[in-house]
Amino acid sequence: MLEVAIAGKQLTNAAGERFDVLGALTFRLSAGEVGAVVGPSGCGKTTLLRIIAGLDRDVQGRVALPPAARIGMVFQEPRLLPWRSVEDNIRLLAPDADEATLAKLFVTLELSAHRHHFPGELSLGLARRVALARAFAIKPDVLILDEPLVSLDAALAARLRDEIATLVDSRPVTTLLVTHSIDDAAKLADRIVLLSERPARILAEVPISVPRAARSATDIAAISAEIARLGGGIGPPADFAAPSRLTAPRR
Ligand SMILES: Nc1ncnc2c1ncn2[C@@H]1O[C@H](COP(=O)(O)OP(=O)(O)OP(=O)(O)O)[C@@H](O)[C@H]1O
Repeated sequence: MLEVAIAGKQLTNAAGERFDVLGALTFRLSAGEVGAVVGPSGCGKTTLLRIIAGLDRDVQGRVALPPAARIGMVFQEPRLLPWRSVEDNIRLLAPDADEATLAKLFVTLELSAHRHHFPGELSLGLARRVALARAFAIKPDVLILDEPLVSLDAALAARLRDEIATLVDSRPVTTLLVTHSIDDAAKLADRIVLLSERPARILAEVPISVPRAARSATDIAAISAEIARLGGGIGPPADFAAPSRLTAPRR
């Protein structure tokens, strides 16, 4: 469904010097799979998402998506039109969405009371939800989420994480989310792609065998510890040395 085969990507800094932001990166997601790209701050995660979304084509390599795949993207900043209501922000991008679909999205994302509010009246958490509703309203084949839970307090992040899980389980959508939180990846993803420091390359690709809805706190702690171990110290202490029944590292 989504196949990424990047050989490298350079950017130019303010001094006009070219630098490598991505190294060689190859991974694929099957239809309906949720992938999480985890890596240290500044390693090139957003750059990778922009390439996958087709917003940056100056790259060596290729990204393959099904022809005419509809892509929904949620950026770190919600990017709503300030002069439009919540509902209009969504309808503008998804004019074909019927009332039942919108109403269901509003309920899942706890937005029903905010339909007629304007972006300036919303907290960051609510604005993120609107951006997510907008991306989902177009019935995307591929959903791309850049740090959907960053800068939210723990309780809000947990609620939004559950809502994202509900959404991606409600209809099949191949999803790629970027996060620097191993814990979020362990809770949401079917497959975790662990990146190195810049220039990003893949340190490990870890499919998770326990279905999202069936993961216990112990499972999540074990997955997180395994990822931390493979990442050489990113995230929580790596005290999980034995091979896991939960994960099957490919490299
Ligand atoms: N348009 C640009 N021009 C020059 N440098 C850039 C540009 N965009 C990003 N960079 C730099 O490239 C590197 C990778 O940026 P990117 O935003 O992809 O990383 P990231 O992993 O998403 O970071 P974070 O986790 O902090 O959001 C950073 O050092 C960043 O400063």
